[in-house]
Order: sequence, then C-alpha cells, then structure tokens
Amino acid sequence: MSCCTTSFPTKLPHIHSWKYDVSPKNQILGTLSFTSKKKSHLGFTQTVSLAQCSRTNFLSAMDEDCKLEVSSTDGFSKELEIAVRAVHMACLLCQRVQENFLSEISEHVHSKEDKSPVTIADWSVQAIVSWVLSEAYGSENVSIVAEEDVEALSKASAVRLLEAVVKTVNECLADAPRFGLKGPATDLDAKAVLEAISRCSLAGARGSKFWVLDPVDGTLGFVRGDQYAIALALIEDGEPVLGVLGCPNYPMKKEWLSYQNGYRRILSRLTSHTSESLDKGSVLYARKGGGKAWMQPLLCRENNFVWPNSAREIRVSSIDNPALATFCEPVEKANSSHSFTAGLAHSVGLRNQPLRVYSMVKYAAIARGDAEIFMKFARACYKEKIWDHAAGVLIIEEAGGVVTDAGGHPLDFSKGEYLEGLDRGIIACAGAKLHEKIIRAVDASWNSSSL
Ligand SMILES: Nc1ncnc2c1ncn2[C@@H]1O[C@H](COP(=O)(O)OS(=O)(=O)O)[C@@H](OP(=O)(O)O)[C@H]1O
Ligand SMILES: [Mg+2]
Ligand SMILES: [Mg+2]
Ligand SMILES: [Mg+2]
Repeated sequence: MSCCTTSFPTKLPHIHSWKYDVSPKNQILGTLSFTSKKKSHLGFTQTVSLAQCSRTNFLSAMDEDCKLEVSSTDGFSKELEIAVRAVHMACLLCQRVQENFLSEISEHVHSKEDKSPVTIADWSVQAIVSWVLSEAYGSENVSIVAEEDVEALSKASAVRLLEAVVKTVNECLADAPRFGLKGPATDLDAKAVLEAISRCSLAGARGSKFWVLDPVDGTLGFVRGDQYAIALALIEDGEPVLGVLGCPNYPMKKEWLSYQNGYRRILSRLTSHTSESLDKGSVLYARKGGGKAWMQPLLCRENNFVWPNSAREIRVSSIDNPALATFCEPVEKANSSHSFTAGLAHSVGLRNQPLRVYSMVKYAAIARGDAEIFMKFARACYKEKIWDHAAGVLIIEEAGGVVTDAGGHPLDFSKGEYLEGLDRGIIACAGAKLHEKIIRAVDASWNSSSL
C-alpha cells in the first residue's frame, strides 16, 4: 500500500525497531512499518510516501538500531487501496443503519424469497462499493459479483424502501473525501442507485478477473445488533488475490468478541472506556502471496475520521494443542450442524466452549489469532456461495493459516456463484497440525453422522 503522504519523521524518540527496503532507484517507497516502545505506537504501521527521500538521507535520519519495513508495491496496490477505502465507507454506513435499527427493527427488515433477511444496509453497501469501483476503473472494466439484486427494490410497493436506500447511499458517498476518494458531483438518483446495485451480476463470476462482494454477511447478526461483516475480494483465474473484511462490531481488542449479548452491551462497555477503546470496529485485508495480513481500526467520529489510517500486521495463533484451542462456528444450527462439530471437538480433544459468531467475523477471528479453528458443515442440500468465503480465506492464508474443505482440498472459486465440488464442509485452522487432526476426525465420524 502506498499513496498517502505524511511528513517523514526525522526525530523518532519512541521508535525502537525498524525494517527497511529500498527500491532499485535508491528511493524508499511504500508502507513504513515500525514498532515502538510507546504504547500508542505499538505494532502500528504508518502509511507514507517516501518517494522524495533518498537512501542516504533516510539512513542518516535513523537511529542506529532502527529498522524500517517497506512493503512491496506491486500491481495490486491501487486495487487494494480502493477496496480498503470502500469497505471502510461501507462499515460506517452499516454502523449508522444498525444504530437506527436498534430502535425500530421490524420496520427495516425484509424477507427475501428464500426467507433470509435483507435490509437497506445490504442494498446500500452493494450500491456504494459498486459505484466506487466503477468510478475508479470505469464501469465497463469492472466485473462485480454480489449477493443482492434489485427485484424487491424495484417493485411499485417498495418506493419508500428505495428512497431510504438512495438516502443512505448519498449520505455515505458524501463522506468519500474523508477517505481520499471522490464522491459524485451531485446526489445519485434512484435510477443510478438501482443501476449500481444491478451492475453486480452473477454472470461476471465466470470471467478471469472479478470482484466478489457480500455487502452484509451475517444479516441476521446485523439486525440483532450483533456481529456482521462486509466482505470484498478480487478473484483472478479462480483464486482470491485480494481480500478485505470490514468488521464494524469487532474492535481491535479481542475481548469484545466474546460479548455475545449484542451491540448494545458492547456499546455500553465501550463508552465507559478511554478513547483507545472507542474503535468499535476493524478492517482486515491481505494480498495474495505477500505472506502478510493487516488490520486497521475503523475511523470514528471521536477520532475526527482522520485518514490515512494506521494498520497493524496480524498473524494466526501459534496454539497447536487442541486442549488450548478455541473453535468458531455459525450461530444458527440451520447453517451448520452443532451436534456434528460437538462430536468432532470431543474426539480431537477441544475443551473450550465453541465461539458462535455471526458472519465472516469467524474468519477474522482466526486470522487475528483470537481463535484457532473455524468449522462449518451445512446440510447436504445447501451450496456455499463464493462471497461468503473468498475474502476470509485469503486473509487467513496470508496470516499463516490453512483453509480447505473437509477433504483437504482448496476451495474452488472458479465455477461461478457457488463453491462447486465442496467436500462436506469448510475447515479453517491456525496451523497445519490442528487442521490435519480435524480432517482425520471428520473422516472417522462422517459415516455415522446424519449429514
Ligand atoms: N441453510 C443455510 N446453510 C448454510 N449457510 C447458509 C444457509 N442459509 C444462509 N446461509 C449463509 O450463511 C451466511 C451466514 O453464515 P454464518 O456462518 O454467519 O451463519 S450464522 O448466521 O452465524 O448462523 C449467510 O450470509 P448472509 O446472507 O450474507 O447473511 C448465508 O449466505
Ligand atoms: Mg443474505
Ligand atoms: Mg453472506
Ligand atoms: Mg449478505
């Protein structure tokens, strides 16, 4: 990641370690990472543009024991930069909508044909991500596959609903400059919003390069005031190459995840804390092949929405002893068999209670090292969708983890809307040792299961 310019610090009293790299032209470009003994700096990454800073000047400005890390700026940088910003915008949009929901849920939640919930946040996020990507690359050059369509929104009876979506979209796009993005010259009208949503057609899922978006993953968690995620990935030749996961109710600190009684409770705890804990959410991202994944706090009103944002590298947990490991699974029994995973947990020697969390926040928890295993075993008749997994899979892999189906095969993102050929279920682990144990346990107990 590069682009954002900040002044280069010449006096660094708090910095105790740096890593550095220098481009062939003797210039330092990219992301400057540092660690510092000062608590507020610890583990953070400052994104800077150092194009004007020569190696000689730079080295002489450093303390002797300093190391500077500059991430490589390859072809994905601009795409990742824009995707991260779009997801940040989407997170703020969802936070605003969720706050309104908590007072009048029933008026805002609509049922889709399959009886699953959909809200103005799902449509609005799809519209703004589609709009931002199309503005950046030209709509004819961008292919996006996303969960929602405009059928319900386009009905004559849905006029008020559509108005609410248009209003939410425009409020969000008005904030684009805060994120270094250009908003529309004038507000989008209903036609433009519907067009942005419907541009994300499933047909794109068969191309060689396309974006995959779940505008609100875990809509049930969202309407219940609990965890949910915004998931954006770029697929190239059937594999995720960029992944961004926005987790608006999953702050930088692990302990908030265990609050399963909803957002209200989390909020009341947060407001009684210092400004540090006012970060209510996080955005995780990774690029394929870098072997690194990152996490940023959400910009928030209390911090005056300052961009560029800081980022911290994340890594999976080093725990490989099942007795110490925690596994995550869906909240809803209908989405994954709790009894089958309970049997697996017992046979592998997992002792901790399962962490039941809505949405791809489960993937985020593994990537951040807050849990070690994620398992999902849906009913045989259910086909997993690519947007429910693409971003999370890449982020876990780049953070050092392993994700496969229950047969140990990588998930196949090359066959359209669904993860075709998925063997039984999905298993994500912090490390290969735990992963092998789970795979073996699935084999041993599958035939006697009713799945
Ligand atoms: N029957 C069934 N079986 C398996 N999976 C299903 C099923 N129905 C839905 N889904 C998809 O699950 C997504 C939410 O998954 P979660 O892991 O978050 O489940 S849970 O909400 O915690 O129970 C959810 O994503 P969203 O629609 O984006 O919320 C669905 O794509
Ligand atoms: Mg849905
Ligand atoms: Mg989903
Ligand atoms: Mg969704």
